[in-house]
Amino acid sequence: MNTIRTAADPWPAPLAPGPLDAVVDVPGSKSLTNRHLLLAALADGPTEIVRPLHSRDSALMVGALRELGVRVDEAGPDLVVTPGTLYGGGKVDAGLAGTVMRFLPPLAVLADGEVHLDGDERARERPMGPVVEALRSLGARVDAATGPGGEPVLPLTVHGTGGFAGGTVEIDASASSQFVSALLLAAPAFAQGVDVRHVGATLPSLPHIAMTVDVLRGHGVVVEELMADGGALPVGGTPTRWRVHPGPVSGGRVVVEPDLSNAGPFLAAAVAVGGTVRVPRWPRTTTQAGDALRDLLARMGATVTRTDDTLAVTGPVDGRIRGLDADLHEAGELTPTIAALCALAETPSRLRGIAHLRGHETDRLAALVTEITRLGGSARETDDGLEITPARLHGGTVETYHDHRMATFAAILGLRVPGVEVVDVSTTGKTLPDFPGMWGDMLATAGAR
Ligand SMILES: O=C(O)C1=C[C@@H](OP(=O)(O)O)[C@@H](O)[C@H](O)C1
Ligand SMILES: C=C(OP(=O)(O)O)C(=O)O
Repeated sequence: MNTIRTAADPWPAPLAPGPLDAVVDVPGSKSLTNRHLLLAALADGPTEIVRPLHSRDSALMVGALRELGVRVDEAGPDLVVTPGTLYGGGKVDAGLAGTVMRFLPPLAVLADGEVHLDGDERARERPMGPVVEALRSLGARVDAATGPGGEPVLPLTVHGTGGFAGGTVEIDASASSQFVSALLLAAPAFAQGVDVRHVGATLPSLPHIAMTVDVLRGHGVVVEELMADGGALPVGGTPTRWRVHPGPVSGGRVVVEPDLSNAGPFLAAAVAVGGTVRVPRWPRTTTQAGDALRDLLARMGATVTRTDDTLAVTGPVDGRIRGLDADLHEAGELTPTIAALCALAETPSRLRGIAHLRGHETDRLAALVTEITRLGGSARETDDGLEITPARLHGGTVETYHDHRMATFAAILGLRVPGVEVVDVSTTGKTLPDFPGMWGDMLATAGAR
């Protein structure tokens, strides 16, 4: 594992002294790492996970699996997971990880006893109800605390019985795609698999569900992506129903792609201050939502090129960032990065389709408006997103609300705005330990120390 350099609190975000010329090696994808870890726990043999993410969210997933009795060994930077009986009696800490709080309950129904699940204070407010309701409707016993609207929230106890029938279930996943992914991931171990139909008005983060399907198939599981009525999906169609067949999950060796969403702040830095940032091992094809950065940054005036396996982003030659009108429904986790560039842009921006960000690590729409405004910018919330208009920014101390992406948002602004300080930059450790160190290394290529 890397040595993490400590940072001051608040952290003075460094100004960029000039155009960048950096290569940034981005650690593994959070979403892929935690999916492979979970499936490895259900596999019919050991799984070697190569280049996984090592961060708070992945450590929480490793901790959760160990709590259920799964063996997870470190092999240098890689992980080896040896599956076995899933034991009850454990207490799982989900921290603030959506992937742990949502993905664990459907696994815990397979344990041979009670599994208790809790997380950070904010985790108790994040939407959780549909996963619990779905498991209950399939016959699981889950005792959960009750949220302000009567919905189930953390903390909760899953009463595992050592096996689970699964079956057909409807779910409203308009608040998070992770509700669907959660049910699909554990389903190969359910006696009947699962048939999940989304019944809500909208469905965010479809690439993340596609990722779940892809990872399941990569482990040898049969998954069908279907129309709501169970019919076959036409080419290019959007699934709203998924069927996972029961069957063995294969182990073996899996290689984790770099986290493309976490590449975002570094690529955005080139757009903010000019020069070029390169990210090696950018996959040719991927289900990661972060791949949308190629298009979004180009629309904001960047030049985006690919040589062999490296993606390069070069900032606009005239230094002028174009505002953006975009629906980020599929790639909501990119919003803080894109919003930072919008706040530096020369023309107005509108980011749409992201009402569900109110249930992320913090209410990201409120947080972005508050923090852009704090720095003299102009932003307002809409029903389903943000409007950001050009304004001259000044320094200030940016709150981060335990949200890794609010910290990287502030760092991007600090490249161009003198006097930006970031509260609790260590919160980036949720998915990107040593962010300040990596940021400093990138800036060193522009002459900064
Ligand atoms: O399944 C996953 O790995 C994720 C799904 C998305 O969640 P939402 O659909 O709740 O936005 C995404 O924003 C999150 O960062 C990771
Ligand atoms: C929404 C995010 O995380 P989580 O997996 O905790 O939902 C995120 O990383 O932007």
